[in-house]
Amino acid sequence: MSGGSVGVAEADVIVEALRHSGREGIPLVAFIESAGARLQEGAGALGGFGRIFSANVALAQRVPQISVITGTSAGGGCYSPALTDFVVMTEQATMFLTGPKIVRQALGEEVSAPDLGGTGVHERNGVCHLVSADDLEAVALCRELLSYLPQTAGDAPPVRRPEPAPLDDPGMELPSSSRSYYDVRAVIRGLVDRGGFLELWPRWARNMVVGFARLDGRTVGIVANQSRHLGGIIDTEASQKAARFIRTAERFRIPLLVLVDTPGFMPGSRQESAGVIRHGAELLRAFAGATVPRVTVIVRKAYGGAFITMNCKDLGARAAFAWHDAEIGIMSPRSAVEIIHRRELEHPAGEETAERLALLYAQAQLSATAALRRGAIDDVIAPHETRTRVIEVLFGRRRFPRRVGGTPAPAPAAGLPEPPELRDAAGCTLWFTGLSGAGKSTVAALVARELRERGERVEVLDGDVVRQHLSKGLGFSREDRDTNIRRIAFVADVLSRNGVCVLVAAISPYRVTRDEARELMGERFIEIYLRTSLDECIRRDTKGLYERALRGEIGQFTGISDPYEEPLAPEIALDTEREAPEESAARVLALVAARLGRAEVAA
Ligand SMILES: Nc1ncnc2c1ncn2[C@@H]1O[C@H](COP(=O)(O)OS(=O)(=O)O)[C@@H](OP(=O)(O)O)[C@H]1O
Ligand SMILES: Nc1ncnc2c1ncn2[C@@H]1O[C@H](COP(=O)(O)OP(=O)(O)O)[C@@H](O)[C@H]1O
Repeated sequence: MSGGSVGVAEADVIVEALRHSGREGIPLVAFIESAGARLQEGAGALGGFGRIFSANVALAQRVPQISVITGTSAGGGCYSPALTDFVVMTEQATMFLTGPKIVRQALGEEVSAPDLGGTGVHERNGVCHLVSADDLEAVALCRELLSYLPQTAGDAPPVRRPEPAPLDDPGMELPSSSRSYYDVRAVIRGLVDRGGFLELWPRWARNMVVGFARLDGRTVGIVANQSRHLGGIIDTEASQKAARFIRTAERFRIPLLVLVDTPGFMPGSRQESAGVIRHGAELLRAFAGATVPRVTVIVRKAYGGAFITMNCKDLGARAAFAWHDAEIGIMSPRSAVEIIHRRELEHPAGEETAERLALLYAQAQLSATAALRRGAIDDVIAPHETRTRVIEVLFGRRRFPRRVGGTPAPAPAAGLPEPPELRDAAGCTLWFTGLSGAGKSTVAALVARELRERGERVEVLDGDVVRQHLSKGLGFSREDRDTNIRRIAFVADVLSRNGVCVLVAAISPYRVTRDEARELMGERFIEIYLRTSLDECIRRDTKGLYERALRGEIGQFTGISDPYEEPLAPEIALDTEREAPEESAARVLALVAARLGRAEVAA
C-alpha cells in the first residue's frame, strides 16, 4: 500500500511493535519494503522515521534485531535496517537513500536500481550481512541466525547438543609452504561443531572472516584473518568489519575465538588517507573493551601491530596459543634482517646471506617457543588439540596467569589447590570484618584477584568506597552504621544470588547487624574476622585516623570511642599479626573452595 511508505500512523504501529519486543524480551525480525517517508505527510512522516530510529537504537541494548529487505527500500527505509544488528537482503532487493530517478535529476548519472543499491553493492560494502535467493530462504537464514543468539541481551545464548568437529586435524587445511594461501574457513569448519558456522558479510572485506559457530554446543563468535584474500592483511574495511562484529558479540555475551594469520596492517598512502589509524584503533578498542571470554590461536604468523590488534594477551585475551610453526614478532624475518644486517647484505653474496640470516633470525626471535618464553602466548599447541584447549578456556575452569614483561605475574596465593567446584557453584559473600587498619581491604583485594584469575565473577564492596556512593552522607552513629551495613548486605545478597563472589570489606562492628546479613544470605554468607589487636592497628595507623581519634578529634571511632563486637563463630579468623597477607588470602581461598563444594553437594 502506497509503496510501503511510512506516515505518522505507520510509524506509530512500528514504534509500538519495537517497544513490545523490548518489553516482552522477544527478538525482532522486520520485513522491509518501503518507498520511504510518505510524501503526502511531509515533515510529519519524517518525524515518524525519527521515532522509529530512536526505538531501534533503544532496542539494541535489549534484544537482537534482524531486518529482511524483500524489495525496494528507499530513504528512511534504509536507516532503520542499518540500525539493527543484522541485515538480510533477498537477491531482488535494493536499498538506497536516493533512487535512480533523483540521482539522474541531481547528478545526471544514469544508473539502474540494482547497480545503485542491489545486493552486489551492499554485500560488498558492509550494509548487508547475508543474501538469500528469496523470501523463504531469508526466513531460514533468520532462524539460523537466531539459533546462535540469546533471546535478550541479558540471557545466555542457547546451548545445543554438542556435535563433534568434522576434522581430527584442522592443521591439515594449511598448505605445506608457508608462502601458499589457504581458506581459513576450512580451518574454522574443521575446529567447530559439525555444520555450525554461519559466516557474516562473506563478500565484504574478505581478508577478515567473521561469523557465529558452535563449540561443544555453545555459541562462539569467530574472528579470523583470511589468508586467501590479500594474504590476511588488515586494512580499514577489515578493521571495521571485525570491530563491528566484536561489539555485537559483546552485546549478546558471546565468547570469541580469534584465529590469527596476518602479515600486518596494509601499508601505503591510500590506506593512510582512508584513515587506517582510526579504523585500526576501533578494532583495538573493540577487543580491549570486550568483557566476554576471548581466546586467540595464532595459526601461522602474527607480526607487529597486527599481532597486538588481533586480541593478544595484553588486550585481555583469556589465553593465547600458537601452533608449532607459527611466527610471532615485530616483522617478517626477511624485512628484519634487511634492517639489522643492512651492512653485511651490501656484499655480493647478498641473496644467499639474506636467506640464511632470515632463517637464523626466525629461529631466535620469531618462533612460537620464543614467544612462549617472552610471555606473549600461554602455550604452543598442536592443531589437533586446539578445539579441546579452546573449549577449556572459553567454557571451562582453566585460567592462565596474566604475564607482565614476559614473566608470569606472581600469584598472590601460590600453591593453592584449584577449587574445581567453584565455577559452576552459586555465588557467595565473603564478609571481611575487623577494626580499621586490620587488613580487610588488603586481604580482600588479594582474594579478589585470585578468584578473578580462576574465572569467577567478582565484586568488591569496600566500606570506604561504598561510603562515597551508596552510603554517601552517612556518619558513624550506630544508626548510620547499621543503615550502611544493611545496604551493603542487600547488594551482596542480590549479586551472590546471581553467581557473583562478593567481597565485603567493612568494619561492621555490631554483631547483631552482621547476623542480620547472615540470615539474609544463609549458606552464601562467609564471615571472615581479621583478628588484629587494637594496639597493632594503632601502630599501623595507615590513615592517621587513630592518632586523631586518640586526640579526640574524631568521635565515635571504632575501638577508641565506639565498640567493636568480635564475631563469636566466624567461618574463619585471620591472625594478621602473625600471617602475611598472602597467607591469609590463601586460607580464605581454601575455605571458599571447600564451602562452595559442600554447598553444591548438599544442593
Ligand atoms: N568514627 C569512625 N569509626 C570508624 N571508621 C571511621 C570513622 N571515621 C572515619 N572512618 C573511616 O571509615 C571507614 C569505615 O567505614 P565502614 O563502612 O567500614 O564502617 S562501618 O562498617 O559502617 O562501621 C574506615 O576505613 P577502614 O580503615 O578501611 O575500615 C575509616 O577509614
Ligand atoms: N597479615 C596482614 N593482613 C592484612 N594487612 C596487613 C597484614 N600485615 C600487615 N598489614 C598491613 O596493614 C594495613 C591494613 O590496611 P587495610 O587493608 O586498609 O585495612 P582495613 O581493613 O581497615 O581497610 C596495610 O597497610 C597492610 O599492608
